[in-house]
Amino acid sequence: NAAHDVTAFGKGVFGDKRKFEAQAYEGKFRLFDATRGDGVVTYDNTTGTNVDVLSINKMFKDGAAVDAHVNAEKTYDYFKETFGRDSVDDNGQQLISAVHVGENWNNASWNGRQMSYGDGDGERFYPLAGGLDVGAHEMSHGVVQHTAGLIYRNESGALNESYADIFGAMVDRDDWLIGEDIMADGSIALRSLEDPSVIVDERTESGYSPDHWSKRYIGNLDNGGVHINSSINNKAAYLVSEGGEHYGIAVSGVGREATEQIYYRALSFYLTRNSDFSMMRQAAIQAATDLYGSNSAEVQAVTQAYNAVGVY
Ligand SMILES: CCC(=O)Oc1c(C)cccc1C(=O)O
Ligand SMILES: [Zn+2]
Repeated sequence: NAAHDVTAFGKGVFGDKRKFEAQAYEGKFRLFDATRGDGVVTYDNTTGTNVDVLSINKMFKDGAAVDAHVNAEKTYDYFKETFGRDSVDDNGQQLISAVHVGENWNNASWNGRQMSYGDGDGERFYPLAGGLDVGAHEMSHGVVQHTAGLIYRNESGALNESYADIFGAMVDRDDWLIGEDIMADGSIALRSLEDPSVIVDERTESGYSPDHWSKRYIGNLDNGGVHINSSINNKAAYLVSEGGEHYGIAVSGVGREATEQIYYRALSFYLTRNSDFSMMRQAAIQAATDLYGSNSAEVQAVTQAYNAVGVY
């Protein structure tokens, strides 16, 4: 008998009730949402099942599996509803998520084909699938891969990371923090777009995440600082949206809706594999000009935001 679609309920990592699309399949259930693109599918890496033969039933009691599945559904919906984009490749590519990857793995990743989530070690991270912004971050790496293809090293890599954080913060829309739900070590978040300088980072000279180009990390750690210097562009995006004064430069924000449209257009029309921060500034100004006109508040906000973080 064929599988048929069902709306199901389960609990997330933190015991919260989640609703999602699944399938009844041979008298059992599987986390396969056939209503979005070519499917949203989630599986338990420890059972070694391949994507097709999913571990059945218990998936609904597996908080990490439930959250990973919901994260992917919500992020699929964000790109479809906000930009008309159908999955990571704009062609409905199946969204695959694996949970319980590794042993207490303090990581999440996009490997070019799927999302993977570790359970965390309970000291640094709780199970990483518990963070909606984490799932959105990972899937956004897939969007970057299929658009500008920003090379994952140095400044283009920092932009790749920043885009994953920007869309992560737009999907998990109630704050400008990344990873705030899954930190087990008492820190407020993994990264802050609002104020990167509140996040400790021993790899930098200042000991904190950089919020200005003059404070950028230069070195070989972290693929040339892709998770470090991303904060410079993150701060610029935050300023475009929310405004503020930064190093004496005032920015009048234009809100999340205009900001996400500007950054998506810059990514999908103007940025390329080797784009650096200066090209990011130019691409965002051009995208804002296309969308809102050269004398618009949006163009002014972008210009001032990049001035404020020292990127010209
Ligand atoms: C917010 C998600 C995130 O940053 O995931 C990563 C972690 C936790 C460790 C190493 C790399 C990544 C990543 O996806 O870039
Ligand atoms: Zn990332």
